[in-house]
Amino acid sequence: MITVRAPATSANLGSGFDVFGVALDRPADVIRVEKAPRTTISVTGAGSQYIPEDPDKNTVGAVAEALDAPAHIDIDKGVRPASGLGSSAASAAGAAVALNALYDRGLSREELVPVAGEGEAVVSGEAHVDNVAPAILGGFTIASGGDLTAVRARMPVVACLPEIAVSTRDARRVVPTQASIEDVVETVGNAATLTAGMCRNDPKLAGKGMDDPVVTPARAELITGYETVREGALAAGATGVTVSGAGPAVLALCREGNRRKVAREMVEGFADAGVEARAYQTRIGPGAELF
Ligand SMILES: Nc1ncnc2c1ncn2[C@@H]1O[C@H](COP(=O)(O)OP(=O)(O)O)[C@@H](O)[C@H]1O
Ligand SMILES: N[C@@H](CCOP(=O)(O)O)C(=O)O
Repeated sequence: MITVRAPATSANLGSGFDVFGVALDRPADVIRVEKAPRTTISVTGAGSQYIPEDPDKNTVGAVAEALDAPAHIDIDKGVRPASGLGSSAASAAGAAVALNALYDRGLSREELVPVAGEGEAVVSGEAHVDNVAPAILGGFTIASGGDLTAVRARMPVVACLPEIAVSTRDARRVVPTQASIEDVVETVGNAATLTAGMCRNDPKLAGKGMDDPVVTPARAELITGYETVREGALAAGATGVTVSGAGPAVLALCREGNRRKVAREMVEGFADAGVEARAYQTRIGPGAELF
C-alpha cells in the first residue's frame, strides 16, 4: 500500500486567475492506494457525504484511468468540498503521486500535473491545473499555456472557510467575459508585483499584488460578509486579502506573528454577517508527500 498526504491549495491569488496557485501546509487529504483488478473508491472525512465513490464521478477515478493504474483508492478528506481550497484537486494530485509510485510509472512531478488535471475536468468541466500544480509541486506556482513554473515561497497565510458552499462550476459562470484595457493593465501590474513578492518571500510586496478588478469583485458577491472579512483582515495586519480559488474561503497573506489576530478578525467578520467560519492558520508549504 502507498500513502500520500496531499495539501489544500489556493488558486488565483486575485491577480492570477486560472494561473497562480499556492500549496498550503494544512488542511490536507490522505490518499491510500492498493493494486486491484478495477478501480474502486471509498471516501471518509470532511464533507465525504457529498463526494461520489463512483470512479466516473470522482476526480481520482479519472487519474487512475489516465495512468492505466486500477486500484482501490481510499480518500480521507481533510479538505472540505466546494471550499475554494482545492478539495477535488487535493485528491486528484494525491492519487496521481500515489498511483505513479504504486505502478512504478516513473513520471516526474511536472508530468503528473496534467494527469491530475484530468481529474479536475470531471468536476469543473475543464482540465484547469492551477490547483493541482501547487498540490503536486508545492510553493507558489504559475501555470500558463501548458508551461509550469514553481517558486519555493514559504509565507504565513490564513485561510478562512465559512459554512457556505460555492461550487467551482457555479463560480465560473459569474466570471466576466470581457475586461477594459485599464483593468487589464492593472491586473498585469498586480500579477507581476505578486510574482516578485513570491520570489523574494516578501509578504508586503506579494500582498500588494493580490488585488484584481475583474474576477474577484464578481465572485465576492457570492460570499456573504466578504467585504467585512476583508477589511477586518487588512486592519489586523494582513498584507493582501482575496477570494481563495472560486470561494467561499477567503485567503489572507500575513507577516510572521500576525496570523492569530488576522484569523480572529476574519472569523468575527463572518460572524457579524451571520455566517459560521473556521480559520486555518497555515503557510505556503510543500506539495504532495509520499509516506
Ligand atoms: N475526490 C474528491 N474530493 C472532493 N470533491 C470531489 C472529489 N471527487 C469529486 N468531487 C466533487 O467535486 C466538487 C467539489 O469540487 P470544487 O467545486 O472544485 O470544490 P473545491 O473548490 O473545494 O475544489 C463536489 O461536487 C464533489 O462532489
Ligand atoms: N481557477 C479556478 C480555481 C478553482 O479553485 P477551487 O479551489 O475553488 O476549486 C477558478 O477560479 O475557477
